[in-house]
Amino acid sequence: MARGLNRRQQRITEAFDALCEAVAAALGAAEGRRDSTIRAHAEAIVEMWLRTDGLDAVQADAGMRPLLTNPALSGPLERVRADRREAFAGWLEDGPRRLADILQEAAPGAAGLAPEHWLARVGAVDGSGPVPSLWSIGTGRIEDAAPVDFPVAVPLLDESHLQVSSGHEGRARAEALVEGLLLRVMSYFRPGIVQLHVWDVGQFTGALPGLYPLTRTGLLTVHDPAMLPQLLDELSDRIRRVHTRLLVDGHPSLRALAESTGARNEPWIVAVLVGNRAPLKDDEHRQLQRVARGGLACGVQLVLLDVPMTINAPVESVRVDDAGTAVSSMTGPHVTVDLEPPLPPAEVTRASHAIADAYESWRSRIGTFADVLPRPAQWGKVRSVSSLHAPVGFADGLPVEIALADASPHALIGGPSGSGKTNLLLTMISALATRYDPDELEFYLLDFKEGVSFAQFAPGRRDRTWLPHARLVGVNINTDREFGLALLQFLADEMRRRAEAAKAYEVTKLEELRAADPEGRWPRIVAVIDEFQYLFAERDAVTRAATLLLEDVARRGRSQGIHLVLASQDVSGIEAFWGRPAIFEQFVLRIALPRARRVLAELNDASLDLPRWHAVINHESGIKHGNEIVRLPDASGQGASGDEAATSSVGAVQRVLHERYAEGRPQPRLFDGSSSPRFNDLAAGLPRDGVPRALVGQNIDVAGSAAAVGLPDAPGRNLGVLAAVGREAVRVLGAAAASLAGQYPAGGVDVVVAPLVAEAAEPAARLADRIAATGTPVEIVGLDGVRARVEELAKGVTDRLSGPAPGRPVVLVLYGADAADTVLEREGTEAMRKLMRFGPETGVHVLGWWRSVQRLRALLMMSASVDDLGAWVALDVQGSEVQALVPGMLVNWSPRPGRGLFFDRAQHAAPEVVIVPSLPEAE
Ligand SMILES: Nc1ncnc2c1ncn2[C@@H]1O[C@H](COP(=O)(O)OP(=O)(O)OP(=O)(O)O)[C@@H](O)[C@H]1O
Repeated sequence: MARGLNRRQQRITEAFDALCEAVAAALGAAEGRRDSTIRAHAEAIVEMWLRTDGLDAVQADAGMRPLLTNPALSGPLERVRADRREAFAGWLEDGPRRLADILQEAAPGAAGLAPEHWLARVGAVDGSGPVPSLWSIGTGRIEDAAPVDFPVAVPLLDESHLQVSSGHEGRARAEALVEGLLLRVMSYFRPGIVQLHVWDVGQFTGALPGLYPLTRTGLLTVHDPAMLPQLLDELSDRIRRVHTRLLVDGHPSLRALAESTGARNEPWIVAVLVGNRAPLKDDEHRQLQRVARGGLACGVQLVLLDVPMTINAPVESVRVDDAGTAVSSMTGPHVTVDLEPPLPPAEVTRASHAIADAYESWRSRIGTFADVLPRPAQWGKVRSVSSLHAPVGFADGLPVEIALADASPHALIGGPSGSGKTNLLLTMISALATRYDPDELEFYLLDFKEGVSFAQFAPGRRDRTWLPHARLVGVNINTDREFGLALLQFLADEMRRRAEAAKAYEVTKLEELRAADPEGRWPRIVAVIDEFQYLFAERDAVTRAATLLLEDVARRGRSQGIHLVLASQDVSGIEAFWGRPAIFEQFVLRIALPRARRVLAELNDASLDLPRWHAVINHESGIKHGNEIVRLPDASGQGASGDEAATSSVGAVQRVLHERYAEGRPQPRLFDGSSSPRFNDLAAGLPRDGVPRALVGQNIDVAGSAAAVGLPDAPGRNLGVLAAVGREAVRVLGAAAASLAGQYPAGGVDVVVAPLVAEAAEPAARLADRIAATGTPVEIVGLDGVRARVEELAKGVTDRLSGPAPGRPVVLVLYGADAADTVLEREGTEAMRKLMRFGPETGVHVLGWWRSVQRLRALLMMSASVDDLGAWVALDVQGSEVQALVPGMLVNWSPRPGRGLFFDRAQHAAPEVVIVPSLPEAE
């Protein structure tokens, strides 16, 4: 039994053993298959990664990199590499060559060449370019591809910001990359065209020590680690200033502006921010983002090194790995960039010194008058649609512009006598006139002081040329404040005319009017008034009227393209005097010459320590942060010679402009307060409308029109000249009689000339000769015959009054009429009164000079009245005396040489100042 059991047991055991073996065999086989499946799966996954992420990405990823050296994965790796080789092979054939060609063109000179070609040589390219669009950083290669490399470059300046990041080991290479790039930029352009700012979070001394020599001249500013907000403020200010001052014509960027004007005067600012891979504080981050967004259009370029942030503006990135190679956004992940070897530190320092030295000598070179003018090909090329701008001085060797635009429509210039104010005005006029043609810009130039600085812009005896942009030149205005008033009135009228024209096109501004009426001529107007404080010198009607007009023009001129430039030795006191600070507020552009007071804002005393021939230009109503300190060139052209002399002075510029534009354009009107207007010119300007007129002088207006009294056959049409002394009285009376007689046909009027005082004998005789020469009979009557002649004329008037119509015209010219009092007696005086009262309506007019208002007043009573003298001109008599002739009207008049107060009931609401003409016989 037991034996039988054992055998069975043994069989069972054997059977199980066999089973176990079979199971073991089966399991062994399964395990083998699983291993190979896992291997295949792993290979497939890796191949998928390699194909999805790319070999380079895997290579760059520290976690993945071991895969590439795992022999078990050589299969997929080899397959991917083979495919990649094949894919790149086509590109490698001509891709690198094409890149090299592009770079050669886009990165000229120091932007692209190897350092030995430019290091320590100073660049000469100015802001007008050519501006490289790419800057070399190294060579690229494609891993495992054929050993072909190609140049790699990044865009900078106007194009794109640059963000460089590095690992711990790669930081030194990253800094060397930034240093090399900056040195390329600094070596390409003329020193001063690019300015650097460096801020390093970690060190006081900042990164990029090789560039330190540049700090000596301000080309490089190193910012304290704690002062990032200040740097960002500075950059933001700059962006704002570019927008409000330069990009006012609708140009989107400085680059676009430079393309249209052919010049770029604003330097590029490159701000290098060196971080420690930690994010910036929130507010700094936000402000930096704003700078990044607005910067490129305004020439502000950011280079960020290990400052992590997203930038909402064009930006290229370079990531430097620990091995010192890099990947750039320009070339993508498949290209490994071998960065240029760091420049030898000693060479960098030497180059920086060379640049700083060159900059120093450039800066100390005096910006000449010729340097504020555009290049010859650019003369007259700029349009004034929405603004005017032109440089007037230099800061650090670069021209600094003033802008008359929406944001800064008017300018206030201050500087004590001798500080160069006139010189600055002449420079400004020349710089503007050479940029804009006379259809784009017109000048109205007034000089209140005794100088004749603007006289050169009108044709003179020696120089017949004139400035084609000038419509009016007023010099020696001194006491003729009315002329300033007349200019303001003219501007106000022109402003209204423009507003009406705009309204007809359903627009409101000059800029829109020009677009709506492209054929129309709508130049911007610049009215310059030098020593304008004289206009407000007294508390009188002129000041009151001028204040109102100035306020109107200052406020509304902006939209009608009318700009005021007011200059003064001393503006202090004016503001208080006006009691209207709002007027000053419109004068956003302030220019203060050395020691100028109150031109800038109250706490801004920058003008006090200005050196000679410098100015503070401020487009921010004079507040401190708007200060720009410039050096002013000398507009007199002294010391210039050769080619330069052609454009080295205002006079030389005017001759070129005259030759170019004068033909077919009217000359500017010259108002010279120190000279008398010519009788013949004035008489020729009298209207010919059948009404006989007696010329008494020239109105103080922009047109320089003739002042005359109409003498139709109507009551009261007599003229009185009131003057104690005869010198000017005979000129007014002579002009009146000669012009009046000249308007009748020869022999068509009887003229009776009565010189009743000795000093009048000669002028009366000359007047008689002059009139007689035109064929008109003239009778001369002396003191002895005057009574009889007056009575005879009075009798004639009585006869005419009963007749059907006025008779033959008669003009009685009395020199020293009051002298007749002694001889007229009662009858004669009555006859005289009759002549005055009833003569005019019958064609008999009296033109008389009375030496005393009292005597005249005594004549105009009883059977005559003051109304019988319809018009008078008062010369050397006080307003209070004349008052008697116009009861109820306040006459404000202090006599001044060569001027008269003219009142004609028929045309004036109040008396007006006229200029006494020269003697007709003197011409
Ligand atoms: N930027 C300059 N460089 C060299 N010389 C200058 C400069 N500006 C002015 N001058 C000279 O200084 C003198 C005075 O200049 P300017 O007549 O312009 O001064 P001003 O302030 O208008 O004086 P004033 O009101 O007394 O006429 C002139 O001889 C002028 O040539």
